[in-house]
Amino acid sequence: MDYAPEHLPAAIEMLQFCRERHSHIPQLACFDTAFHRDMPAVARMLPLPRRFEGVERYGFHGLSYSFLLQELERSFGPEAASGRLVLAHLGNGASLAAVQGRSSVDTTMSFTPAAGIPMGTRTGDIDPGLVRFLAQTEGMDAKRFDYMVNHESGLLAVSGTSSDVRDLLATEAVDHRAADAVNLFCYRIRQTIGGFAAVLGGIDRLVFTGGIGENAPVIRGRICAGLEFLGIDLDQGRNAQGKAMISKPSSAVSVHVIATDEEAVIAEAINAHLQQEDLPS
Ligand SMILES: Nc1ncnc2c1ncn2[C@@H]1O[C@H](COP(=O)(O)OP(=O)(O)O)[C@@H](O)[C@H]1O
Ligand SMILES: CC(=O)OP(=O)(O)O
Ligand SMILES: [Mg+2]
Repeated sequence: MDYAPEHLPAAIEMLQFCRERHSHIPQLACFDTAFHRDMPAVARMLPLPRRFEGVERYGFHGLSYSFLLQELERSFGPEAASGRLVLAHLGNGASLAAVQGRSSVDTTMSFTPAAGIPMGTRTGDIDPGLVRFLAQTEGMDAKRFDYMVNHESGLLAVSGTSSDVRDLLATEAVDHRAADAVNLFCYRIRQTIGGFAAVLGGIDRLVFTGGIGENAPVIRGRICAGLEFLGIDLDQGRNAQGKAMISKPSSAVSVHVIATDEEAVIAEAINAHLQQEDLPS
């Protein structure tokens, strides 16, 4: 529970609730972190004292990333799924993953989902020195700090009005704070794609998913603007229409939009498990 206070308590409460009422029904859990478990040691490491065992970078949105690999394979064949991929899951929670040979090589979320790029209400990566600064200037304790970085920050904080990209795009022309929020979001994602290109030694495919990634062509366009040097060349028309492939045929990097389905990945995993195991009845 200490490891994931934002997500685990509710999940564990549901497991307990079901066990109390339906003790005969077996329960299986699918972890959003599992996809990243083979990340190279250098990407998993946090530069903290060695005594904090298990305090390392876990990464999240793994169910969504698994789905994207399945879809790439289904649409373009196994080589497509095993290439050098940058996957961008942009929803209320948002992260990117660098993937090669179907394995996660790096990802932006870390020990908790508050890390990485700025999100609807989460900060993403910030200066650790802020803990002391805010404790001294505001008397902010750990619990309050955690609440702020998860629920009061990100696009909501920068815009001062909304965590929803639809609202920000609707008001950015007349509200410079909404424009700031959108700019920061796109900037930090573009910066991450550049970093992941360095990690992967180039990119073969870039995939957008999640509520923002699937539905906001303007955001996809702004993220990709300036990434032509990596071989990313968007077809503005296809992007505006929300086609499945939004890069030009001549683009060295294929850019895709895929609607994710984390529930389908969970259902398939459970089904595969049920076929294999003779679970207690
Ligand atoms: N048409 C749209 N244009 C821009 N942003 C959108 C659009 N539709 C949804 N979004 C964004 O997607 C977010 C929800 O993403 P989603 O992946 O559904 O959320 P969650 O992470 O909670 O599963 C919304 O908060 C909003 O910012
Ligand atoms: C992993 C995670 O925090 O996901 P989300 O915020 O998208 O629910
Ligand atoms: Mg979602």
